[in-house]
Amino acid sequence: MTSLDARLKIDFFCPSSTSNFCQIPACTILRFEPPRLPSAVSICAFHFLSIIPASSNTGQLTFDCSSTLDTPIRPSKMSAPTGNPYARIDDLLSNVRNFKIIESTLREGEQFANSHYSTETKIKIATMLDQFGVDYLELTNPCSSPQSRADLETICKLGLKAKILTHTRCTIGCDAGVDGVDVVIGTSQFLREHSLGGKDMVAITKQALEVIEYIKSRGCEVRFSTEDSFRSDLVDLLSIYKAVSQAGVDRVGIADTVGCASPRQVYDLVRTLRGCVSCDIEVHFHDDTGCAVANAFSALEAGATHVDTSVLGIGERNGITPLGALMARMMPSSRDYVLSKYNLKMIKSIEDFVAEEVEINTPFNNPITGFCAFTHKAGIHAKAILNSPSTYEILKPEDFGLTRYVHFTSRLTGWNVIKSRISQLGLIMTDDQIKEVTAKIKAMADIRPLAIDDADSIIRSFHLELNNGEGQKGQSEQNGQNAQNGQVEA
Ligand SMILES: CC(=O)SCCNC(=O)CCNC(=O)[C@H](O)C(C)(C)COP(=O)(O)OP(=O)(O)OC[C@H]1O[C@@H](n2cnc3c(N)ncnc32)[C@H](O)[C@@H]1OP(=O)(O)O
Ligand SMILES: O=C(O)CCC(=O)C(=O)O
Repeated sequence: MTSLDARLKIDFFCPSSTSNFCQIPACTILRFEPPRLPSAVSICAFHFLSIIPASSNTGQLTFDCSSTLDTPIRPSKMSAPTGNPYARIDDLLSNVRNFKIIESTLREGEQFANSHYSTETKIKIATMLDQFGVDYLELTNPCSSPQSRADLETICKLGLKAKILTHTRCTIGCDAGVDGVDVVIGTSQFLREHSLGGKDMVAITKQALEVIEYIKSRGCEVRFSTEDSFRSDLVDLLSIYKAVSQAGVDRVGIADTVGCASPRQVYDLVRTLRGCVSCDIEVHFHDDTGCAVANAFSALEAGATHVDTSVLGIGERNGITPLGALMARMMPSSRDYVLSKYNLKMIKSIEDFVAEEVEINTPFNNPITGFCAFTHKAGIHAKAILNSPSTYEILKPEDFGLTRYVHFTSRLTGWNVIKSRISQLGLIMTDDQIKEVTAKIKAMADIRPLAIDDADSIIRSFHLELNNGEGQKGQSEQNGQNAQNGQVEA
């Protein structure tokens, strides 16, 4: 529907008298009585679900389809980040510039196939992540084993700035001196049937409320999460979230336990939940379909407040939102916030430590720390990068204490980067001469891969010929010594 005036009134009937929610046909709601949300902009995401006012289970809603207008409504004070003209305009819900990290390398990460942390390793990881600036550290359930309990108690006593959480089933019991408890229970039919012995939502809600009351009575922060949220019934989800929110939880959690959610589904669910509870919203995304970082970002845009991460994403199966990759995603949209809170120069050392502990390699394409994350190769890229790094870089290596490299020894090289190398070597040639030697390097690179020394030899021999064997002029001693594999620092 595209008409500016398109309006539709529907009668609704909410089938369950205990529920404040019902599903309605696809449409965009712009207003209903009483208004639960502040503006038309913030309601645009409601495509298929409406919140029914608590006081009644029948009534009439007015749908106004003008939110399908070609021109979106934009709050006037907001502006896009300068780096990306297509960046989403902030709205009143978005927390991309105000979010917290719940770092779960010591919980979800311990569920990674290769993890077997010693106490010393846990202390080191906790300390590094604390220095990095994460807001919370989530540790394994102390009921898992005596050593798990002892390690949790040890870390609680370290006096770290980060709050210490543990992660438990929805049962009364363990807290072990923590600041908070992250409680989770399955709500999808799969888990209710095959993990929880056929429990229905009434029993699950009752159990959740008892556990929440107990944890609160111990003076701990409490978060309640629904496991497998994206395969759970929406009405069930919103009903239990509303109940636990009324019981006073500090956060509710949405968990994409099987990694099935897409960014748009995430936006819709978080956006909907944001309209139903007033407490913080935590999100936990598995990466089975490669969407974990995008889903975390989408959740923040929709109003989530806390994101679960682990170093390099380690966790069950192929893991969850990686801490470093999330930082990479947040930098273009929230640079000042990220720099003010997190010590980005530690990312590499934290990842290296964890990778070694769990015996994995950092993937070549890892954001920020992959071995070629800041290496530029093709001639067109190299020329532009040498003129201005922002031509082909949205992230600055120096923000992470890292270095940019420009590759110049392949058949894809160009005369501009060779010119730069010639200058680094302290040699002088005309542009025509540089183009000639570039052709020689390309010809040789067609035959075999060239190392830096090979390309430098071609340049130097050519220069010698030009100077009738007079010898190399003004050669710099320092240049090129640290270059490897055909790339040099730029
Ligand atoms: C999606 C996630 O990652 S959730 C977090 C997963 N983390 C862990 O599992 C922590 C490590 N786990 C452990 O050490 C053990 O599994 C323990 C200590 C938690 C439980 O061990 P056990 O009592 O031997 O039970 P087991 O692991 O075989 O089965 C899980 C039990 O918890 C129940 N359960 C599963 N999820 C929940 C839940 N969220 N809340 C309450 N009970 C649950 C199951 O129904 C089952 O109960 P049963 O003993 O009546 O069959
Ligand atoms: O507690 C949570 O929110 C997440 C639990 C978990 O690891 C998952 O559901 O995948």
